Amino acid sequence: MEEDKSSNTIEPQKEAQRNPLHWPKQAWTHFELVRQKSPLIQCITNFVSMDFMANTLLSAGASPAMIHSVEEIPEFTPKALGVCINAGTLTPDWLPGMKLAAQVANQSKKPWVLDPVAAGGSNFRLKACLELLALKPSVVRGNGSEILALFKGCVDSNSKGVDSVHGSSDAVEAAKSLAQQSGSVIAISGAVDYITDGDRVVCVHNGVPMLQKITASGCSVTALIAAFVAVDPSHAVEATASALAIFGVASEIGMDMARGPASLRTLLIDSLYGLDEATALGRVRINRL
Ligand SMILES: Nc1ncnc2c1ncn2[C@@H]1O[C@H](COP(=O)(O)OP(=O)(O)OP(=O)(O)O)[C@@H](O)[C@H]1O
Ligand SMILES: Cc1ncsc1CCO
Ligand SMILES: [Mg+2]
Repeated sequence: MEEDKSSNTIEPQKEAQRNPLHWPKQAWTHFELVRQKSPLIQCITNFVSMDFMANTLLSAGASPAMIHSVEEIPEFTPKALGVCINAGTLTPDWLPGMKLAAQVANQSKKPWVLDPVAAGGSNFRLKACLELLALKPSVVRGNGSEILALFKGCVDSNSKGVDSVHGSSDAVEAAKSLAQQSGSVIAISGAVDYITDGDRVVCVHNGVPMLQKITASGCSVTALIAAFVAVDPSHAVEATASALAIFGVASEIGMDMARGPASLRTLLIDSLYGLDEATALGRVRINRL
Protein backbone atom coordinates (compact mmCIF):
# COMPACT_ATOMS: atom_id res chain seq x y z
CA MET A 1 0.00 0.00 0.00
CA GLU A 2 1.34 3.41 -0.90
CA GLU A 3 1.90 5.67 2.10
CA ASP A 4 2.56 8.76 0.08
CA LYS A 5 3.10 9.44 -3.56
CA SER A 6 6.73 10.38 -3.20
CA SER A 7 8.10 7.05 -2.32
CA ASN A 8 8.01 3.80 -1.05
CA THR A 9 5.73 1.47 0.62
CA ILE A 10 4.92 1.46 4.29
CA GLU A 11 6.45 -1.14 6.56
CA PRO A 12 3.27 -2.73 7.85
CA GLN A 13 4.65 -4.60 10.86
CA LYS A 14 6.65 -1.73 12.35
CA GLU A 15 3.71 0.55 11.85
CA ALA A 16 1.36 -1.89 13.61
CA GLN A 17 3.55 -1.84 16.71
CA ARG A 18 3.44 1.94 16.83
CA ASN A 19 -0.24 2.36 16.14
CA PRO A 20 -2.95 -0.08 17.25
CA LEU A 21 -5.33 1.39 14.67
CA HIS A 22 -2.90 0.39 11.94
CA TRP A 23 -4.70 -2.80 10.86
CA PRO A 24 -8.21 -1.29 10.72
CA LYS A 25 -6.89 1.76 8.84
CA GLN A 26 -5.00 -0.46 6.44
CA ALA A 27 -8.13 -2.56 5.83
CA TRP A 28 -10.13 0.59 5.15
CA THR A 29 -7.44 1.94 2.80
CA HIS A 30 -7.45 -1.30 0.83
CA PHE A 31 -11.24 -1.16 0.59
CA GLU A 32 -11.12 2.46 -0.56
CA LEU A 33 -8.57 1.51 -3.22
CA VAL A 34 -10.92 -1.20 -4.50
CA ARG A 35 -13.77 1.31 -4.65
CA GLN A 36 -11.57 3.88 -6.44
CA LYS A 37 -9.85 1.59 -8.92
CA SER A 38 -12.77 -0.79 -9.50
CA PRO A 39 -10.42 -3.60 -10.55
CA LEU A 40 -11.57 -6.02 -13.23
CA ILE A 41 -11.50 -9.46 -11.61
CA GLN A 42 -11.76 -12.52 -13.85
CA CYS A 43 -13.42 -15.41 -12.03
CA ILE A 44 -13.25 -19.01 -13.17
CA THR A 45 -15.55 -20.44 -10.57
CA ASN A 46 -18.14 -23.06 -9.77
CA PHE A 47 -21.77 -22.82 -10.86
CA VAL A 48 -23.02 -22.56 -7.25
CA SER A 49 -20.94 -19.49 -6.46
CA MET A 50 -21.20 -17.40 -9.62
CA ASP A 51 -24.08 -15.14 -8.62
CA PHE A 52 -23.02 -14.49 -5.00
CA MET A 53 -19.38 -14.01 -6.00
CA ALA A 54 -20.18 -11.51 -8.76
CA ASN A 55 -22.52 -9.58 -6.45
CA THR A 56 -19.95 -9.55 -3.64
CA LEU A 57 -17.37 -8.06 -6.00
CA LEU A 58 -19.83 -5.52 -7.41
CA SER A 59 -21.00 -4.37 -3.98
CA ALA A 60 -17.36 -3.91 -2.95
CA GLY A 61 -16.77 -1.71 -5.99
CA ALA A 62 -14.86 -4.21 -8.13
CA SER A 63 -15.81 -5.33 -11.61
CA PRO A 64 -16.39 -9.10 -11.95
CA ALA A 65 -16.26 -11.13 -15.16
CA MET A 66 -17.15 -14.83 -15.00
CA ILE A 67 -15.18 -15.80 -18.11
CA HIS A 68 -13.76 -19.29 -18.38
CA SER A 69 -13.55 -20.35 -22.01
CA VAL A 70 -10.04 -21.44 -22.91
CA GLU A 71 -10.46 -19.71 -26.28
CA GLU A 72 -10.85 -16.28 -24.66
CA ILE A 73 -8.19 -16.47 -21.98
CA PRO A 74 -5.11 -15.32 -23.97
CA GLU A 75 -7.04 -12.23 -25.08
CA PHE A 76 -9.11 -11.51 -21.97
CA THR A 77 -6.99 -12.43 -18.95
CA PRO A 78 -4.32 -9.72 -19.57
CA LYS A 79 -7.09 -7.10 -19.23
CA ALA A 80 -7.95 -8.27 -15.70
CA LEU A 81 -6.22 -6.75 -12.67
CA GLY A 82 -6.66 -10.01 -10.74
CA VAL A 83 -7.88 -13.56 -11.34
CA CYS A 84 -9.80 -15.92 -9.06
CA ILE A 85 -9.69 -19.66 -9.81
CA ASN A 86 -12.06 -21.95 -7.91
CA ALA A 87 -12.21 -25.75 -8.13
CA GLY A 88 -15.77 -26.11 -6.81
CA THR A 89 -17.54 -27.87 -9.68
CA LEU A 90 -14.40 -28.98 -11.46
CA THR A 91 -14.55 -31.25 -14.50
CA PRO A 92 -11.62 -32.27 -16.73
CA ASP A 93 -12.72 -29.92 -19.51
CA TRP A 94 -12.38 -26.84 -17.26
CA LEU A 95 -8.88 -27.56 -16.01
CA PRO A 96 -6.94 -26.44 -19.14
CA GLY A 97 -8.65 -23.04 -18.98
CA MET A 98 -7.79 -22.65 -15.31
CA LYS A 99 -4.15 -23.51 -15.93
CA LEU A 100 -3.92 -21.22 -18.92
CA ALA A 101 -5.47 -18.32 -16.99
CA ALA A 102 -2.97 -18.86 -14.18
CA GLN A 103 -0.08 -18.83 -16.66
CA VAL A 104 -1.34 -15.75 -18.50
CA ALA A 105 -1.86 -13.93 -15.19
CA ASN A 106 1.71 -14.80 -14.20
CA GLN A 107 3.05 -13.59 -17.56
CA SER A 108 1.04 -10.37 -17.22
CA LYS A 109 2.35 -9.92 -13.65
CA LYS A 110 -1.18 -9.93 -12.26
CA PRO A 111 -2.02 -11.68 -8.99
CA TRP A 112 -4.23 -14.75 -9.07
CA VAL A 113 -5.89 -16.47 -6.16
CA LEU A 114 -6.75 -20.18 -5.81
CA ASP A 115 -9.75 -21.60 -3.94
CA PRO A 116 -9.08 -25.37 -3.62
CA VAL A 117 -12.70 -26.33 -2.92
CA ALA A 118 -13.02 -29.81 -1.36
CA ALA A 119 -9.39 -30.56 -2.21
CA GLY A 120 -9.41 -33.66 0.01
CA GLY A 121 -12.66 -34.98 -1.47
CA SER A 122 -11.26 -37.02 -4.37
CA ASN A 123 -7.98 -37.86 -6.05
CA PHE A 124 -8.96 -36.07 -9.26
CA ARG A 125 -9.69 -32.86 -7.35
CA LEU A 126 -6.59 -33.08 -5.18
CA LYS A 127 -4.29 -33.64 -8.17
CA ALA A 128 -5.87 -30.71 -10.02
CA CYS A 129 -5.52 -28.40 -7.02
CA LEU A 130 -1.88 -29.41 -6.53
CA GLU A 131 -1.18 -28.78 -10.22
CA LEU A 132 -2.75 -25.33 -9.88
CA LEU A 133 -0.74 -24.69 -6.71
CA ALA A 134 2.43 -25.51 -8.68
CA LEU A 135 1.55 -22.56 -10.96
CA LYS A 136 2.22 -20.24 -8.04
CA PRO A 137 -0.94 -18.40 -7.01
CA SER A 138 -0.32 -15.22 -5.03
CA VAL A 139 -2.80 -16.47 -2.42
CA VAL A 140 -4.58 -19.74 -1.65
CA ARG A 141 -7.72 -19.41 0.51
CA GLY A 142 -9.37 -22.54 1.84
CA ASN A 143 -11.07 -23.86 4.93
CA GLY A 144 -9.13 -25.98 7.45
CA SER A 145 -9.76 -29.31 5.74
CA GLU A 146 -8.80 -27.96 2.30
CA ILE A 147 -5.49 -26.52 3.48
CA LEU A 148 -4.66 -29.73 5.39
CA ALA A 149 -5.40 -31.83 2.28
CA LEU A 150 -3.08 -29.69 0.13
CA PHE A 151 -0.36 -29.90 2.75
CA LYS A 152 -0.63 -33.67 3.27
CA GLY A 153 -1.10 -34.32 -0.46
CA CYS A 154 -3.63 -37.05 0.17
CA VAL A 155 -7.39 -37.37 0.15
CA ASP A 156 -9.25 -37.31 3.46
CA SER A 157 -11.40 -40.37 4.22
CA ASN A 158 -13.48 -38.17 6.56
CA SER A 159 -14.01 -35.43 3.96
CA LYS A 160 -17.41 -33.76 3.94
CA GLY A 161 -16.74 -32.27 0.53
CA VAL A 162 -16.96 -28.49 0.47
CA ASP A 163 -17.55 -28.24 4.25
CA SER A 164 -14.65 -28.33 6.66
CA VAL A 165 -14.32 -31.06 9.27
CA HIS A 166 -11.41 -29.19 10.88
CA GLY A 167 -11.19 -25.89 12.72
CA SER A 168 -9.05 -23.23 11.07
CA SER A 169 -6.58 -23.35 13.99
CA ASP A 170 -5.91 -27.05 13.25
CA ALA A 171 -4.31 -26.06 9.95
CA VAL A 172 -1.99 -23.21 11.00
CA GLU A 173 1.25 -25.21 11.10
CA ALA A 174 0.33 -26.95 7.82
CA ALA A 175 -0.38 -23.55 6.26
CA LYS A 176 3.01 -22.20 7.33
CA SER A 177 4.83 -25.17 5.80
CA LEU A 178 2.69 -25.02 2.67
CA ALA A 179 3.46 -21.31 2.29
CA GLN A 180 7.19 -21.97 2.63
CA GLN A 181 7.10 -24.84 0.13
CA SER A 182 4.86 -23.15 -2.43
CA GLY A 183 5.83 -19.50 -2.14
CA SER A 184 2.12 -18.59 -1.98
CA VAL A 185 0.38 -16.77 0.85
CA ILE A 186 -1.96 -19.28 2.51
CA ALA A 187 -5.22 -18.16 4.14
CA ILE A 188 -7.35 -20.49 6.28
CA SER A 189 -10.92 -19.35 6.89
CA GLY A 190 -13.02 -20.24 9.90
CA ALA A 191 -14.04 -18.82 13.28
CA VAL A 192 -10.67 -17.07 13.16
CA ASP A 193 -9.03 -16.59 9.75
CA TYR A 194 -5.27 -17.12 9.58
CA ILE A 195 -3.05 -15.70 6.86
CA THR A 196 0.58 -16.68 6.53
CA ASP A 197 3.53 -16.27 4.23
CA GLY A 198 5.35 -19.05 6.07
CA ASP A 199 6.93 -16.61 8.48
CA ARG A 200 4.32 -14.20 9.83
CA VAL A 201 0.82 -15.36 10.84
CA VAL A 202 -1.94 -12.74 10.86
CA CYS A 203 -5.34 -13.45 12.49
CA VAL A 204 -8.71 -11.96 11.52
CA HIS A 205 -11.44 -12.18 14.15
CA ASN A 206 -14.36 -10.78 12.16
CA GLY A 207 -17.31 -12.76 10.79
CA VAL A 208 -20.33 -14.65 12.10
CA PRO A 209 -20.91 -18.42 12.40
CA MET A 210 -23.97 -18.23 10.14
CA LEU A 211 -21.67 -17.61 7.17
CA GLN A 212 -21.21 -21.39 7.19
CA LYS A 213 -24.91 -21.70 6.32
CA ILE A 214 -24.57 -19.58 3.18
CA THR A 215 -23.18 -21.61 0.32
CA ALA A 216 -20.22 -20.03 -1.44
CA SER A 217 -19.46 -17.49 1.27
CA GLY A 218 -15.90 -18.84 1.21
CA CYS A 219 -15.79 -18.71 -2.60
CA SER A 220 -16.99 -15.11 -2.50
CA VAL A 221 -14.44 -13.99 0.07
CA THR A 222 -11.72 -15.60 -2.08
CA ALA A 223 -12.83 -13.41 -5.00
CA LEU A 224 -12.79 -10.39 -2.68
CA ILE A 225 -9.21 -11.32 -1.73
CA ALA A 226 -8.35 -11.28 -5.45
CA ALA A 227 -9.74 -7.74 -5.69
CA PHE A 228 -7.87 -6.51 -2.62
CA VAL A 229 -4.58 -8.11 -3.71
CA ALA A 230 -5.09 -6.70 -7.21
CA VAL A 231 -4.93 -3.15 -5.83
CA ASP A 232 -1.92 -3.86 -3.57
CA PRO A 233 -0.07 -6.81 -5.10
CA SER A 234 3.17 -6.28 -3.21
CA HIS A 235 1.45 -6.76 0.17
CA ALA A 236 -0.51 -9.95 -0.33
CA VAL A 237 -0.63 -10.90 3.38
CA GLU A 238 -2.02 -7.51 4.40
CA ALA A 239 -4.46 -7.25 1.49
CA THR A 240 -5.77 -10.76 2.20
CA ALA A 241 -6.30 -9.93 5.89
CA SER A 242 -8.07 -6.70 4.88
CA ALA A 243 -10.45 -8.53 2.52
CA LEU A 244 -11.33 -11.18 5.11
CA ALA A 245 -11.88 -8.51 7.78
CA ILE A 246 -14.07 -6.27 5.59
CA PHE A 247 -16.17 -9.26 4.47
CA GLY A 248 -16.46 -10.32 8.12
CA VAL A 249 -17.50 -6.84 9.22
CA ALA A 250 -20.19 -6.74 6.51
CA SER A 251 -21.51 -10.08 7.76
CA GLU A 252 -21.59 -8.80 11.37
CA ILE A 253 -23.61 -5.74 10.38
CA GLY A 254 -25.90 -7.90 8.24
CA MET A 255 -26.38 -10.37 11.10
CA ASP A 256 -27.81 -7.64 13.33
CA MET A 257 -30.80 -7.45 10.95
CA ALA A 258 -30.93 -10.96 9.49
CA ARG A 259 -33.63 -13.56 10.14
CA GLY A 260 -31.59 -16.47 8.77
CA PRO A 261 -29.05 -17.39 6.08
CA ALA A 262 -31.11 -16.15 3.13
CA SER A 263 -31.61 -12.65 4.52
CA LEU A 264 -28.01 -12.57 5.79
CA ARG A 265 -26.78 -13.19 2.25
CA THR A 266 -28.72 -10.18 0.99
CA LEU A 267 -27.85 -7.99 3.98
CA LEU A 268 -24.16 -8.86 3.69
CA ILE A 269 -24.13 -7.55 0.12
CA ASP A 270 -25.97 -4.39 1.21
CA SER A 271 -23.61 -3.89 4.17
CA LEU A 272 -20.54 -4.26 1.99
CA TYR A 273 -21.93 -1.69 -0.41
CA GLY A 274 -22.80 0.78 2.37
CA LEU A 275 -19.84 0.28 4.69
CA ASP A 276 -18.37 3.56 5.97
CA GLU A 277 -14.99 4.38 7.46
CA ALA A 278 -16.08 4.92 11.08
CA THR A 279 -17.90 1.57 11.19
CA ALA A 280 -14.98 -0.26 9.60
CA LEU A 281 -12.43 1.31 11.94
CA GLY A 282 -14.57 0.42 14.94
CA ARG A 283 -15.13 -3.20 13.95
CA VAL A 284 -12.05 -4.56 12.11
CA ARG A 285 -10.20 -6.98 14.40
CA ILE A 286 -6.82 -8.10 13.07
CA ASN A 287 -3.67 -9.01 14.99
CA ARG A 288 -0.41 -10.95 14.67
CA LEU A 289 -0.30 -14.43 16.17
N1 LIG B 1 -17.47 -19.85 13.08
C1 LIG B 1 -17.28 -18.75 12.34
N2 LIG B 1 -17.35 -17.54 12.93
C2 LIG B 1 -17.17 -16.42 12.21
N3 LIG B 1 -16.91 -16.41 10.87
C3 LIG B 1 -16.81 -17.60 10.24
C4 LIG B 1 -16.99 -18.83 10.93
N4 LIG B 1 -16.81 -19.83 10.05
C5 LIG B 1 -16.56 -19.27 8.86
N5 LIG B 1 -16.54 -17.93 8.97
C6 LIG B 1 -16.30 -16.96 7.88
O1 LIG B 1 -17.08 -17.40 6.79
C7 LIG B 1 -16.45 -17.13 5.55
C8 LIG B 1 -16.36 -18.42 4.74
O2 LIG B 1 -15.45 -19.28 5.38
P1 LIG B 1 -15.62 -20.86 5.37
O3 LIG B 1 -14.45 -21.42 6.13
O4 LIG B 1 -16.97 -21.26 5.81
O5 LIG B 1 -15.41 -21.13 3.81
P2 LIG B 1 -15.69 -22.40 2.93
O6 LIG B 1 -15.82 -23.62 3.79
O7 LIG B 1 -14.72 -22.45 1.84
O8 LIG B 1 -17.13 -22.00 2.33
P3 LIG B 1 -17.82 -22.34 0.92
O9 LIG B 1 -17.19 -23.62 0.43
O10 LIG B 1 -19.28 -22.46 1.22
O11 LIG B 1 -17.55 -21.24 -0.02
C9 LIG B 1 -15.09 -16.53 5.91
O12 LIG B 1 -15.18 -15.12 5.77
C10 LIG B 1 -14.89 -16.91 7.37
O13 LIG B 1 -14.16 -15.95 8.08
C1 LIG C 1 -21.96 -26.65 -2.56
C2 LIG C 1 -20.87 -26.64 -3.55
N1 LIG C 1 -20.56 -27.76 -4.28
C3 LIG C 1 -19.55 -27.58 -5.12
S1 LIG C 1 -18.92 -26.02 -5.07
C4 LIG C 1 -20.05 -25.55 -3.88
C5 LIG C 1 -20.09 -24.16 -3.34
C6 LIG C 1 -19.44 -24.04 -2.01
O1 LIG C 1 -18.08 -24.28 -2.05
MG1 LIG D 1 -14.85 -23.33 0.03
